[in-house]
Amino acid sequence: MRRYGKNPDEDDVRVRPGRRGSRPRTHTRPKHEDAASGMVLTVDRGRLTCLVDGRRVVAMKARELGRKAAVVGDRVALVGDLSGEKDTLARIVRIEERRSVLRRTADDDDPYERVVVANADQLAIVTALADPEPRPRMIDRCLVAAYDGGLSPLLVLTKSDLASPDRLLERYTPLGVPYVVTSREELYDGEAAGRVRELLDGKVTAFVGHSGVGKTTLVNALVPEDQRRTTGHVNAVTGRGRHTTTSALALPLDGAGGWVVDTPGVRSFGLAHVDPSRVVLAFPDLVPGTEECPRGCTHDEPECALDAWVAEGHADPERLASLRRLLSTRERHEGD
Ligand SMILES: Nc1nc2c(ncn2[C@@H]2O[C@H](COP(=O)(O)OP(=O)(O)OP(=O)(O)O)[C@@H](O)[C@H]2O)c(=O)[nH]1
Ligand SMILES: [Zn+2]
Repeated sequence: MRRYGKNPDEDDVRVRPGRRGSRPRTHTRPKHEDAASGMVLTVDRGRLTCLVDGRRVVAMKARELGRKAAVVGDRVALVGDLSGEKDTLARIVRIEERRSVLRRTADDDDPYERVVVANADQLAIVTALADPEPRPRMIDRCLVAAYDGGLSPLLVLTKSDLASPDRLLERYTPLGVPYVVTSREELYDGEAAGRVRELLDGKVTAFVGHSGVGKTTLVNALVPEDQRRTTGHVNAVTGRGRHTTTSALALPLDGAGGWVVDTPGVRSFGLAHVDPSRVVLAFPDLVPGTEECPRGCTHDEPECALDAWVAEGHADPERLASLRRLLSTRERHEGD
């Protein structure tokens, strides 16, 4: 399995129950064989709400985990009070290896890439067909972040009552990205919600989208009534949301197994550290053509072997063009 941590050795604070006496037991590295497993649902000022055996348990990270942060979607091991009762606090003693990571650059003046969601299977890229206008470069950047982090992308095109999806779909057909077209009315009457749910069933899906694309309307149609967020929470005076929480929030899918992870405030992805070889993996038809590439090929340089290979007829030139377009979005432009 691929690991996604920056420093894989440090990721794993687990102490295996090895041979007796083979490892000294210290109070900083207890064994925690009896720890329960849970999934992080949300994080708020150092308090992590975790799902443990169907209960919501509030926990703090144990000091022994050091600087490593647990994020929404992380599978964790917990000890202490796991009753989930008011004012109780459990301790997270281990963060399990991640299957996928959705990273973003926190702010323009923050050079560090942060993991927003761990272990999501899919990234739902929510785009309005109009109001606001779709931004294909932004979609492309989301696709790269998904491919790089090990998530399968999914396009959710909202507001179909305002414009046709045809032009946008033309651009994404060569990529083979699954998509679903929705409108508020169809979400309200349950028809579109059913279609979306089919694509989410049994999976953990992170949702990203610009303000105003209808992400809240969509998410609310998918989760149980008591879990809904209110729409239109932007303060008319300051233009800022009342709740400036930036933590992602995992919500159970209504009527299906699976999770929706809402990511408020995540509008862009830092792609500076994207590994082109991971992005190419999303194009299995092109992978054999990279065999003759120079080491460390970015696949959008003159020495790249893909041009000659595709020219020989081994793959569809449109696919190579799509790969190149995605890779070029690593350069940040104004408005991204
Ligand atoms: N015409 C039309 N309007 C929609 C549709 N879906 C949502 N809207 C409207 O678009 C506006 C934004 O919808 P929200 O669901 O709040 O969008 P959001 O992406 O969560 O935006 P923020 O709350 O700003 O983050 C609201 O006025 C919705 O009623 C749709 O399918 N068609
Ligand atoms: Zn190459």
